Amino acid sequence: MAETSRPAGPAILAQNQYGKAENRVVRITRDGATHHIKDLNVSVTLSGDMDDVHYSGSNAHVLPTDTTKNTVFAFAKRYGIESAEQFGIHLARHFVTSQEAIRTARIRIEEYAWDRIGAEDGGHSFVRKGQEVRHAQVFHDGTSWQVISGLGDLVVLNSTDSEFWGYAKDGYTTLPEAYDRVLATEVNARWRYGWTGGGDAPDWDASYAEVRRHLLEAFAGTYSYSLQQTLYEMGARVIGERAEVDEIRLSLPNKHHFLADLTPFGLTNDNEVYLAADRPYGLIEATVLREGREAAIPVDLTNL
Ligand SMILES: O=c1[nH]c(=O)c2[nH]c(=O)[nH]c2[nH]1
Repeated sequence: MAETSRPAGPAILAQNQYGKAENRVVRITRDGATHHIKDLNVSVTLSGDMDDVHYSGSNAHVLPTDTTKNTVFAFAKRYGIESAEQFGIHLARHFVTSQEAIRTARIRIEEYAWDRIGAEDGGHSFVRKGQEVRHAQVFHDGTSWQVISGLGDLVVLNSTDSEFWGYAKDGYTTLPEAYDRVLATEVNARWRYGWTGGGDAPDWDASYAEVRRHLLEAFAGTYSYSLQQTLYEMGARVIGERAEVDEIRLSLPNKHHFLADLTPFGLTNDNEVYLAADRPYGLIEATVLREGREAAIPVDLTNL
């Protein structure tokens, strides 16, 4: 690290990073009359030899955040957007290798999917999918890579095959035991690849599709005695079926469906009418790890 101009006094600059957050880039690829769309929200975070800018205001090492924004748009043209992960790898490599002062780059990407509206209109009309947001985070330090992919906002519901009973009780417990309840959640998942740069990188799009499928199938196929148990089954399915994934973290809000009390109206309610409560919600979170590997996905997924 270069000699710095730290002012006198007890204060020392600690962790610092900078970049341009939430670059909304839409790339249209025109294949004759059939167009393709990639819609990303890209955040760039850089760190390195940045003491001077904080201590003295010397900007000599600072690649402007405006430049990082421009790079995102220029790379969308120059290299296209094959997958969120591949785009993140291009960007991270560029920042770390082209600027001596920049030692690490973290590229976070959210991807929004679009469906075609018919085909008779020439393939240029789209409707945004109301489904999940895809996530990718690429971290590069000049030597190795860490890629974490994920999905959020994927709402799922089982209308049976869920029970919750036998739990600890104290003087404040009022929850009735449930032997046939609705189990609903919004899947927020992040999974980390074992790939750190050597050999062939995974096929990011195929891997995403398969992890998503296993998560949904495990949710649907698990006879559940708690959302915790369902969570573990979902994570374990991915670790068991996808060799390229070393770790998966799941954050599952329990979207409670309470049986509506219809007795004031002289009506029975045999598991038919529910009040879908939006808050408060139980929040069940855990990491499922491949045996022998170290956990590296942050506990709090909200900023990932
Ligand atoms: O699946 C559940 N897990 C809990 O920990 C819990 N707590 C609760 O009130 N309902 C539920 N449901």
